[in-house]
Amino acid sequence: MSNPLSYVGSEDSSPWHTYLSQVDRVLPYLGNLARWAETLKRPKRALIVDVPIEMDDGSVRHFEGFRVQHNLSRGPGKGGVRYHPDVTLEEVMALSAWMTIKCAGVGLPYGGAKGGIRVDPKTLSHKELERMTRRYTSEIGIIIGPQRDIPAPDVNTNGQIMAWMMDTYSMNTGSTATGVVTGKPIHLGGSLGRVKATGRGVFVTGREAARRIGLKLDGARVAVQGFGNVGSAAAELFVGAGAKIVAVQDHTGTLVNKNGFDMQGLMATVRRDGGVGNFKEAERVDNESFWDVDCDILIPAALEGQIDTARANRLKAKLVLEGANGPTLPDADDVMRERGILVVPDVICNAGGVTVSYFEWVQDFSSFFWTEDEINVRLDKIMVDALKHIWDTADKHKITLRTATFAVACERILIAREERGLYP
Ligand SMILES: NC(=O)C1=CN([C@@H]2O[C@H](COP(=O)(O)OP(=O)(O)OC[C@H]3O[C@@H](n4cnc5c(N)ncnc54)[C@H](OP(=O)(O)O)[C@@H]3O)[C@@H](O)[C@H]2O)C=CC1
Ligand SMILES: O=C(O)CCC(=O)C(=O)O
Repeated sequence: MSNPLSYVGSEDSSPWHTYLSQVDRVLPYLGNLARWAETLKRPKRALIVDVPIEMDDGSVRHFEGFRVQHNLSRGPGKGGVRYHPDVTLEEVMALSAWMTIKCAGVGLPYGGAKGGIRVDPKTLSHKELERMTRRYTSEIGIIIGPQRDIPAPDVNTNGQIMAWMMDTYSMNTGSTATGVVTGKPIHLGGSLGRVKATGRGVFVTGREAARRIGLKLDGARVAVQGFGNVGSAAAELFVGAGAKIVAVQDHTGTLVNKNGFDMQGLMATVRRDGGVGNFKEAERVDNESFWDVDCDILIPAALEGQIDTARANRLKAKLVLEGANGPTLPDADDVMRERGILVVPDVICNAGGVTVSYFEWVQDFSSFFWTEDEINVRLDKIMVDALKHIWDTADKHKITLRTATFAVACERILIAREERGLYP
């Protein structure tokens, strides 16, 4: 695969290389637009910031922060902010690029962006977390804004962090700018339904995919990796449709229960302990065994690069719903295709979050707020219509749903690029 950038490492399994390989796979389906393909292989703008804060004990610590705007051809940048000790520029570049594809794939008027801080937020006090968030927001304030680039929650960030970001940006610019971030608390211009929207989108695309392959949700066995915002919300909806959760995994352990977890009890444990590990009514197994669990549906909802070829060869699931961004390596995609496992890729499967973020942004501009029912009905329709178009494209070219999503999205992005022209 060709990588035109001098500042990118050579590790094949890195998220950026995964993304580049996904772009290479779509080029044969782009016709003349393929001459613009290089646009997709470079972020438009990448900002690295130093985030110094005073710790509670009086010492000073510096954190590395990033905000990358991958492509702005179709509108302002959009994408979450991640707090994680493994965050790197290259990872944020890949996450921002997947945002470009995702937003275009569901037809939202956005480009793609993403941000992150290399930090383990669990080691910070509440006040340190607030100071770090505010300093980071001030540092990236030169490129974000309601019409420029709109951050949102991702791994280890939430409504409180979005509230601090909104407040900091508003103080720095001198007027309340609710539209600068989405995923805010409800009384600060947040939208009903946003917290669970990504999990809901995973459920909606999963429901549609299951229907098409003749897999009944009633009684279906589901395994979920990552039991945070996305994984837990998706799990609850599948249980509501009659499915049973037979395995869950997070950093606190891997639990299996063939009869299905008691969701209320599991959720209570997660709220109390911050992880699934102490839940008693299940068998604890070693982490690697998660990939051997007998199940019909697998939902990776943690981090990138989880499904490699070895794991893809062991999976028992018929359907993989990518709640996480970038959970599957390109060679593993090929293995799953050969084995007849259907993958609903991240760039459509987890687009429910950004879709309701878009609703939030629209509601903030009009200062007119919708009911949760209106939001869920609109979300359902957008996801179902987008998946149908992608499915038709996959059938037409006999390609995977991932390459089909890239084909639909890249065509929209590159037409916009071409129509805008190159010169100011
Ligand atoms: N939030 C959103 O709206 C969206 C999120 N996504 C993607 O979904 C994924 C999850 O995000 P989100 O739910 O928001 O994040 P959260 O921080 O809420 O949850 C992440 C979950 O993943 C678990 N986890 C992290 N690393 C591992 C690992 N190596 N093995 C097993 N479990 C692990 C965490 O466990 P622990 O707490 O024990 O570390 C936690 O349960 C990410 O890929 C994110 O980019 C995609 C679209 C939108
Ligand atoms: O809600 C948003 O704007 C972005 C969510 C996100 O980061 C993602 O879809 O990966």
